Amino acid sequence: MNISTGNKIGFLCFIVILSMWGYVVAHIIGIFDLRSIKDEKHHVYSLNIANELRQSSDDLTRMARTYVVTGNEIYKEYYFDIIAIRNGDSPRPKKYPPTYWYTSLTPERFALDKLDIQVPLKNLMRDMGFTESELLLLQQSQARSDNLMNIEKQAFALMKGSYNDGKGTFTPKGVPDNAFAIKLLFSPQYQQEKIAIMQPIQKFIAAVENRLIIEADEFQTKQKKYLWYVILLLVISTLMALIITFYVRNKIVLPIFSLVHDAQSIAEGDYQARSKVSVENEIGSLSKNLNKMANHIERDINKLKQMATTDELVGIANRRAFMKSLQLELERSHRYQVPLCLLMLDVDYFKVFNDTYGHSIGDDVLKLICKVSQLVLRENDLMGRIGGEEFAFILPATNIDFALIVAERIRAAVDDAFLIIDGKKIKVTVSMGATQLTNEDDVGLFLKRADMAMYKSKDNGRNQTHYF
Ligand SMILES: Nc1nc2c(ncn2[C@@H]2O[C@H](COP(=O)(O)OP(=O)(O)OP(=O)(O)O)[C@@H](O)[C@H]2O)c(=O)[nH]1
Repeated sequence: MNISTGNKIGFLCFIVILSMWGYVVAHIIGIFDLRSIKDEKHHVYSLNIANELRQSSDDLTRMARTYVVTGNEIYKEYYFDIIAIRNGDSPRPKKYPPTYWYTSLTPERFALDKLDIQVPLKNLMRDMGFTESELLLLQQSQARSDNLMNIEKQAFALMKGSYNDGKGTFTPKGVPDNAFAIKLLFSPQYQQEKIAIMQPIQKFIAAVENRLIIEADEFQTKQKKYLWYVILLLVISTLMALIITFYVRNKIVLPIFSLVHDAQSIAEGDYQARSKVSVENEIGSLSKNLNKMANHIERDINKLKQMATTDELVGIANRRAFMKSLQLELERSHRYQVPLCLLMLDVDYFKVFNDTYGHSIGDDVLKLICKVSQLVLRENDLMGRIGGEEFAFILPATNIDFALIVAERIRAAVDDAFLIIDGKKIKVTVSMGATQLTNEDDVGLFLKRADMAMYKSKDNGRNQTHYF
């Protein structure tokens, strides 16, 4: 996989991770919401259960009083049903809200709604997480409720003509006394006992409500705190991801792309191309080394180019380079119709010289000829070594008259120059030939005429200049 693809995949991963984070946050918020809905339900249910205790006490009074007033046995049944349900001796109706006994007074409905569970109300309360102190209040109410039930049972006994025998059992001893039963259940003492039951229940409900409010507040505070943690974490991780992305892009990906481009330019032969990547890491040192390598290549190529065009011994244009330049100048001269002259130089009796002084001194003489000749030339003139001891000169924009002057100057300069060997002056002379380009010339003809002019000088006794 290349870096470009990796970069795209990395960006995609970043988006996916960010989306996952978003999902997690949304999920956490959802959990909190669910939790708060659950807590809300729990709170409502707890209050319902607490209210049930108060309501059941009220319902008992209502059933007991209705019974003694109407004499209808059903109300006595309901009375004991309420006690049985509250104590867990009888299954709870499916829907048992505090107002149950107001709305479900038909036996059929009651039977249908029954659930197959028998749980005492106080157990339900314990399960709902009521505290010990709250449950103590209920116990207190329960104990007082029992007292009230004794009065109610006494009233029920009066309805049947039974009286408490003092041992807790009621035995029929006389005629039913409905009036006294009613009086008993509406007496100030009954009222007092009733109030005594309600007081701890009121306290209990207030305590539960208070506790639930505190719990809800605490939960909300905790919820906010965790939400902030999650948001903070999300922001930090997003920032980190952005910083990492920025770093990877600027310090790794873009420099690599630039390096690939620069290396490609060098590979395609642009040896002057250089990398401008300057990051402080391995890619930076790769860039430096690429530039070093390009420097070496450029230097070696230039050296090779120079070697290919320069004569090794005397350091001027070699035959190939000279011929190339001559062709170009010839074409230019033909195109623009400007004069062009060619000079030919050949060392006189050089074989004898070599034989006399040795090849190495012969080489020095060739160098000396180059040196003194070049002093005579103009900037646009070109001197090349076209044979062992044979040199040629291109004189652009020059007619034959001036070319002869230049040739003569070269000849004279060589004639004046000398080497000192073993304290003795030694020198050579040269024969010069000159010619001007004609419209019919090609390189071959042009060279041949210059050669012929030079041989004319040789034939005439050497160390002189002729033209053709
Ligand atoms: N030292 C040295 N001698 C060279 C070099 N190239 C050619 N020569 C010598 O130049 C000499 C040329 O000799 P010839 O062609 O016979 O001509 P010449 O002796 O100069 O006689 P003319 O040209 O007739 O005056 C030969 O002895 C070559 O060895 C070189 O690079 N260095």
